[in-house]
Amino acid sequence: MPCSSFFMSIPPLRRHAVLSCSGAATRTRRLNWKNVSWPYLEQQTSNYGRFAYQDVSGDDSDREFGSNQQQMCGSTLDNIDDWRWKLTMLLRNKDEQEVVSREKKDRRDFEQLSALATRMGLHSRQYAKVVAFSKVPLPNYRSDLDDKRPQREVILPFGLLREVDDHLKAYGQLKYRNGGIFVSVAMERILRRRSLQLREKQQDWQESPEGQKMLEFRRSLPAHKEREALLNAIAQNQVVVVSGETGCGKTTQLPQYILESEIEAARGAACSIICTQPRRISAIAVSERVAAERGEKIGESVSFFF
Ligand SMILES: Nc1ncnc2c1ncn2[C@@H]1O[C@H](COP(=O)(O)OP(=O)(O)OP(=O)(O)O)[C@@H](O)[C@H]1O
Repeated sequence: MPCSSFFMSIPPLRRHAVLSCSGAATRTRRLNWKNVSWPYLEQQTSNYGRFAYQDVSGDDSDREFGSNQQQMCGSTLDNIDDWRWKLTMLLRNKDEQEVVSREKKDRRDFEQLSALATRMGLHSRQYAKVVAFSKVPLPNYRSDLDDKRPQREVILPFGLLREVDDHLKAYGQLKYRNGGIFVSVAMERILRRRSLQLREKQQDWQESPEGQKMLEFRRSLPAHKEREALLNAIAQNQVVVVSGETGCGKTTQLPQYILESEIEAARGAACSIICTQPRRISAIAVSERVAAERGEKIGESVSFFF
C-alpha cells in the first residue's frame, strides 16, 4: 500500500543533517516514534534526497478524503497527539530546522496542526501534498517540495564541470573588483561609462599646457623612478610598505600613481583610495595639492574628511 514518508529536513541552503523516518515506521505511529532512538534515525539520513522529491502518494487521489478518512488515517485527535510529540522533538533538536510530511491525514488535519505549531512558536505551511513545520518562517513556494518539478541530480562530465567552474571563477573575480558587492548589469554599465569619462578627462589634462607643466614637476620627484616597481608590488601583494626620504613623493604621488593606472585601464570609477594624515591642516593641504596636480578642484576626484 502506498504510504507517504515522514521526514525532518533542512532546506538545501542550510542542510547539515536530516533525520528521517520511513513509511513503515510511521505506520506503527505513536509507539514507534517514542521508541525510535536517535542513532536509528540518523541512519536514515542518506535517503533524504529521494524522499524529498519522490511522489510516494501520487497514486492516492484526494477523492479518498471523505467519509472513510477516519478508518484510513486514524482519528484527528491521535494525529494531533502524534504531532505534538514530533514538534516537541523538533524544538528539542538543535540540528534540525523543520519537519515535513506527505501523509494525507496530516493534510486533512493541517488547520489543527498549524494552530498547534503556532502555539508552540513554530511556523507551518502547506505546499500541495506536503505540509511543513519549521523553526523559521516558510516561503510561499518551495521548489524542493514541488512534486511537479522534481529536482534530479545532474552529473556533469569532468571537462564540462571544470569549464563551468572557470566561468564561475571569472564571474566572481569580475564582481569582486567592484568592492565585493554583486552589482547589477545596469550598475556595471554606469561604472564603465564613468570610467571612460575619467580616462578622457585625465588625458585632456595631461595634454594641456598646465598639465604638462605639472607632470614635468612630478616626474622630477624621486618617487617617479619607482612608479612601475610600486604598481607591480601593489598588484602582487596584499600589503606593501614604502619608505623614502622626506619630500620624495610618498603622500602626494603614490596614491596618484594607483589612481592614474586604474583610470588608464578604464577602471577608475571603481577605484577608491584612502590616505590618512595626522592633522586636519595637513589633510586639507595634501588634498588641495593632489587636486591641483590633477587639474581639479576639491570635491571632484579628491576630497578630505575628518
Ligand atoms: N602643497 C604643496 N605645494 C607645492 N608643492 C608641494 C605641496 N605639497 C607637496 N609638494 C611637493 O611635492 C613633493 C612631494 O611631497 P609629498 O608630501 O608627497 O612627500 P612625502 O614623501 O610624503 O614627504 P613626507 O615624508 O615629509 O611626508 C614635495 O617635495 C614638494 O616639493
